[in-house]
Amino acid sequence: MKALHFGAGNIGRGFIGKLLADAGISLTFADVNQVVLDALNARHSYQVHVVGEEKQIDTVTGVDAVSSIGDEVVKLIASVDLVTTAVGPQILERIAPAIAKGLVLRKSQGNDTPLNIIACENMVRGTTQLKGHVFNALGGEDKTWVESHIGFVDSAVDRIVPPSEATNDPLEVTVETFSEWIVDKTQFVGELPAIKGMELTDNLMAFVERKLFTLNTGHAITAYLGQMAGHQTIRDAILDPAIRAVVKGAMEESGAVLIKRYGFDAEKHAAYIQKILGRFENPYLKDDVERVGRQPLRKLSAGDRLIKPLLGTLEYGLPHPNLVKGIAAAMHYHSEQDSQAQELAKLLAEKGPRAALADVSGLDANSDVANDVVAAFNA
Ligand SMILES: NC(=O)c1ccc[n+]([C@@H]2O[C@H](COP(=O)([O-])OP(=O)(O)OC[C@H]3O[C@@H](n4cnc5c(N)ncnc54)[C@H](O)[C@@H]3O)[C@@H](O)[C@H]2O)c1
Ligand SMILES: O=P(O)(O)OC[C@@H](O)[C@@H](O)[C@H](O)[C@H](O)CO
Repeated sequence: MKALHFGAGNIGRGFIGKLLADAGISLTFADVNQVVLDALNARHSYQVHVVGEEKQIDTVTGVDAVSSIGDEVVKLIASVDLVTTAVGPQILERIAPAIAKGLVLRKSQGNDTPLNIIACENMVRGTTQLKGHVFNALGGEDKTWVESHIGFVDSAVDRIVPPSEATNDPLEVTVETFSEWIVDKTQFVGELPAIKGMELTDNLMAFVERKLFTLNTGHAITAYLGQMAGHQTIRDAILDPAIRAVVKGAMEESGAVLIKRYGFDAEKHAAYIQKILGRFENPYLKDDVERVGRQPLRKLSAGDRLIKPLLGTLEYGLPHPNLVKGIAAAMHYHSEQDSQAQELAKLLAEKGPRAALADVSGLDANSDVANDVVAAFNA
């Protein structure tokens, strides 16, 4: 089996790529970072440091790399059996034209073998969104062929992978022991693949929302409150009792929505939250609040980890004071490196918090909940 993975970054090298290579799949990474591409093609291997109570160093071997811009990647799409991505939600639209070209070439070469495409991004049904971008670049007849030959499979992906601290190696990556990759088995074409570490489900939405609206909700709020309190890392922030109380409270508020919506067992969900708090505390990972808080406009958008749970609490008439504090803290996020943080600051300066909040989140500027967020922001 041959696979192409877009994005040789932290989660690409540290989780999805490793898992595919470990399964004996012939793997090529596609990326735009020339340093990483050159290093992969020179060594065809890299180290993954798995850190937690037990530690181990794994070596991933036999991997190649191509630029995601150009003909090589298009040819690969025409021939591989699996395409995965971990590039970031905003990049899916950029890689879609190459995927579309590759699919057209695949059709013209008469390659009718099944191909499945799985986006492994922190978003709800990311592959379905990628499919939309790919279809925008396809003509009518090609769309019909793609519908019957290509599987666009949504997934939920969970493993905390901060940038490596290794200064002399662009490929080394440090990951936590925990990992979870769950895919929607109803969306595959051809035989279901048996890849160790890839779990199949017919109830994906429950898993996607459980992960994004628990771990990522708590992670983001830890980052935003952590930055406001002057902490550099997620561990330092979550060990701050005042921050921990809000983060735990926000995950519980979001959890109450999930329990109503999906019928999760309340005790098991409480244990899930407890485990996540422990993962944030991992003493062997150095995860900066700036990484976890990155792209605040994305994180404050209507379908993402802060606003969607809040909307859920409104739908079911549930309390949400901690989510409100987290959203207000997100609006204070600042970063020199992050263009979305700059844009948010500009919006706040130009329009004030009420209109800026309404713009980025879609919340009604005059609603009670917007009043609460603005009051928390000003406080
Ligand atoms: N790091 C984590 O803990 C983690 C965990 C679960 C999910 N995710 C998700 O995985 C995705 C990637 O996150 P990450 O932390 O690995 O980020 P990252 O920045 O480490 O990696 C992204 C990679 O994509 C590459 N890239 C950018 N534009 C590209 C293009 N046009 N074509 C091909 N490659 C391109 C970058 O060069 C980089 O190597 C995000 O959606 C993130 O939410 C991350
Ligand atoms: O990748 P983002 O920017 O959507 O979110 C930042 C972190 O919360 C995220 O990368 C987590 O580390 C990851 O989702 C853990 O599975």
